[in-house]
Amino acid sequence: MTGGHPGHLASEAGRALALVNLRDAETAARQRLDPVYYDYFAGGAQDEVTVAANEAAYRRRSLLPRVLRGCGPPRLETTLLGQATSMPVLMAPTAFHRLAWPEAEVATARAAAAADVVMIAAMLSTVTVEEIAATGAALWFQLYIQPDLAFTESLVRRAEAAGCRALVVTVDSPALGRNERGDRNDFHDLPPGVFCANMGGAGHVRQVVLSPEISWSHVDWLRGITTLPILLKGVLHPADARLAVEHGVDGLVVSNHGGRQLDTTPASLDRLEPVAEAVAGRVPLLLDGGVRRGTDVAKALALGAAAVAIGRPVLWGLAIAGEPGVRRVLDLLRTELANALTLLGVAAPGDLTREQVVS
Ligand SMILES: Cc1cc2nc3c(=O)[nH]c(=O)nc-3n(C[C@H](O)[C@H](O)[C@H](O)COP(=O)(O)O)c2cc1C
Ligand SMILES: CCCCC(=O)C(=O)O
Repeated sequence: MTGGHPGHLASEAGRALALVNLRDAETAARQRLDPVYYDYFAGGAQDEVTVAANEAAYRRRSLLPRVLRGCGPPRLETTLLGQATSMPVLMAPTAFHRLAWPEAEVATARAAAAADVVMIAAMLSTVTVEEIAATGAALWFQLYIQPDLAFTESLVRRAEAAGCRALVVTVDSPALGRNERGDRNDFHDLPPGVFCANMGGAGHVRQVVLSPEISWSHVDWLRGITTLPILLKGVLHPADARLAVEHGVDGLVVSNHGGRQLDTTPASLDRLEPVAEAVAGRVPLLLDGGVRRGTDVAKALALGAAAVAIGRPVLWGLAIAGEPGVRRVLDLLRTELANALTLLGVAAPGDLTREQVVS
């Protein structure tokens, strides 16, 4: 071998290439980030039981390969709610990317565009949805329904006008989860110059309201004002999944918010099958929480997810090297997923079957 290990390169590209897997990305990001922001990104609610459970659920399950099927290289392309994507992996919405990298969500979106994956742009982004959309990335827009419905509608109109192709309504947040790392670090406000860009206007930045008053009537209201597909993010109970379908929702994200809302909720992977049974194929299911490996993606797909989303790994890539860092995270997961499918003996994500996951 000649030349240095890419990790010896100081450049962003070198730092990105030095990552071997998504777990490395967290280690490297931790070394670069302000510890207070690292804690904000990494942390979860209270004892972080659910944060740990999300990853543990993947470790608990085993994959059962089929042999001699002559499948050839797997094809990862997927269509979700009419949206073509290069693989069944989306970027979960995460707030405040400027805490990780100066170009913030614009860098993340450029990586999404380069990798041809959907970015679910957070309502609490630190650049506007219009600036994110200007990158050309395929976007869905994450919404916390605000009690001020006129303001909520104005956000929906902006997301529509910017070209977002779906609304992802976060429903697991009638209040903010209790993040004790933030309490210890006294991290309760964004630093100067970082703000929720979509909440600005008329000379002031609005505070987001996570309201316990939000109900199914708000979903009905939203259904009535937009023709965009609506997904509910944060559904864990089969009865809520059934209600969602009855209320005209187009998809669900089975999620416990990466363990950041109600602590001791089950691992999201463990709720996939009950929710899939309730929904009975009527709407597609996405899953997020703890996806760190191609084998994790394969397990989620085999258990009924149409696709998964990743939250923290994108932030780690961003913190390490901006756009190339996020691209690297996506490339690594794509390579791992292709390798996993090949070893499982399937030609495409949709060919995975339930019995290929055993406990
Ligand atoms: C730093 C951070 C900020 C987040 N911000 C939001 C948000 O604004 N809206 C939302 O619906 N979910 C938010 N989430 C939750 C993610 O969308 C997703 O559910 C979770 O990160 C998935 O778990 P993972 O990080 O283990 O992949 C956030 C997660 C993190 C880690
Ligand atoms: C009001 C901040 C909400 C952002 C968020 O959803 C998270 O940090 O998990």
